[in-house]
Amino acid sequence: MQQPLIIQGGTPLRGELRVNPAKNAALPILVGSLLTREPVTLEEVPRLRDIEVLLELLAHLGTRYAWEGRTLHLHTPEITRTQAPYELVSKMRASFIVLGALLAREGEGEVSMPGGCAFGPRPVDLHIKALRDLGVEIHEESGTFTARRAGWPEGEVVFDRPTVGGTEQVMLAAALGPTEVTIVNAALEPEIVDFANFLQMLGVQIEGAGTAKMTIRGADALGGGRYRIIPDRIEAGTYLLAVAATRGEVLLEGARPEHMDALLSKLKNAGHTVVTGTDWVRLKSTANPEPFDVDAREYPGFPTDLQPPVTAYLATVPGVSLVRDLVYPDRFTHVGELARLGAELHLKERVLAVHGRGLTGARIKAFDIRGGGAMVIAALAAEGETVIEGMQHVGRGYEDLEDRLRQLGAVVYGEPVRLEQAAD
Ligand SMILES: CC(=O)N[C@H]1[C@@H](OP(=O)(O)OP(=O)(O)OC[C@H]2O[C@@H](n3ccc(=O)[nH]c3=O)[C@H](O)[C@@H]2O)O[C@H](CO)[C@@H](O)[C@@H]1O
Ligand SMILES: C=C(OP(=O)(O)O)C(=O)O
Repeated sequence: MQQPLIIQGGTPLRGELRVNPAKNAALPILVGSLLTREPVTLEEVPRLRDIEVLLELLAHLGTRYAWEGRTLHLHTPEITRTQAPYELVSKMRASFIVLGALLAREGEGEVSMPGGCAFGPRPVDLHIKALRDLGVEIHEESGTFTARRAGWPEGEVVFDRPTVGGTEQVMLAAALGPTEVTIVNAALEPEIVDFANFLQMLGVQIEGAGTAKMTIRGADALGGGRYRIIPDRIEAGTYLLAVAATRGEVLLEGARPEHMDALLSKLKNAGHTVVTGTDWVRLKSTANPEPFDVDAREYPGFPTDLQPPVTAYLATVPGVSLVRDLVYPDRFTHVGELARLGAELHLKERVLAVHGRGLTGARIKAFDIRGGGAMVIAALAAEGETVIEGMQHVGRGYEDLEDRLRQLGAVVYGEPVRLEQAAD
């Protein structure tokens, strides 16, 4: 059991912080390293539980890896197994995309239904339909998908809705071979563009990454190389919201403000001072921010992964704010817990009305990564002591959370989140 985190709230956060590399870009890039026999080196990889779990799965499939500080060396000269077992895949949703890489490199793969944050239904039907549209044969039995391709994936995939994981799955499946695959209604997230840049470094030809229509031309064999992952816009956004919730001030270094337009414009409109440079963001909070409404959507809309954190922030802002999540309409596991801190929240027909006010400390629980981010933000803003349980979820996505909060002047007690303790 992970030790709870204890936060003595009510202190404005102030200081400087360097943004970590993006978990959700690192995960597909790690899987992408399966496509090549050549060594791949990734710089500045976040030391997170999700990364460790994925490395365990890659090692099971034949990857040899070594850490050198935060640099990660990966090498898969041979794929030694094409089955991704339930024990490893069930811990994290992103692991499901190893199927695309196994299909590309070995022509077959067997992968269990994935796990991940449990905030409502998260089917994989779009992944399966897309691979079938490209000519892959897939059978499902007892929660396991067995896939095989006769020729190389070829043709067009039209997604009913943009899906980050589905787009990555197809990019992986299409990366090898003499054929061409076009994705229509592809996901536009910066993590997809970063993944495409990584695949291009290996030798895959990709056009249109970051637009709704992407074409992937496979290569006969891919090379290796050294790659640096983009900064984590979700981590950066969580810290900005924590600072704004405590009415503090921060300089985020190593950020990419152009990936954060939706959040930054909300914060500016609320009355906070936001100044940006090419690789930094400075936030100076106003003492009396205005409430605002949020509709979480696909990129470049407001990110669903910042919906729980922004809800926690809005709970500290007097007035009424309406929050909807159009990507995951049931992503509201944090609502009951925020109420324990005195927040007034009404959820009706998937619209959350947040009546902001001063919060007070209580015992609360994190149920998933970003719900945990929300708990931390609310606790930092609340007067008195808050005890947060379920910190193992938070360790999946926020590296060195306690130290980073302390760096900003937060009063935080409890053991650091230890990798080996964190689990779903
Ligand atoms: C590891 C990672 O990068 N996780 C992110 C990724 O998750 P993930 O890749 O799982 O999310 P998707 O973009 O696929 O999901 C978007 C929507 O499509 C639906 N859908 C998706 C696939 C499918 O086969 N069928 C289907 O119905 C989902 O239920 C959801 O409503 O993008 C989400 C949306 O930005 C983020 O919240 C997650 O943090
Ligand atoms: C939901 C997330 O991750 P996953 O898709 O792996 O559950 C997340 O990073 O917020």
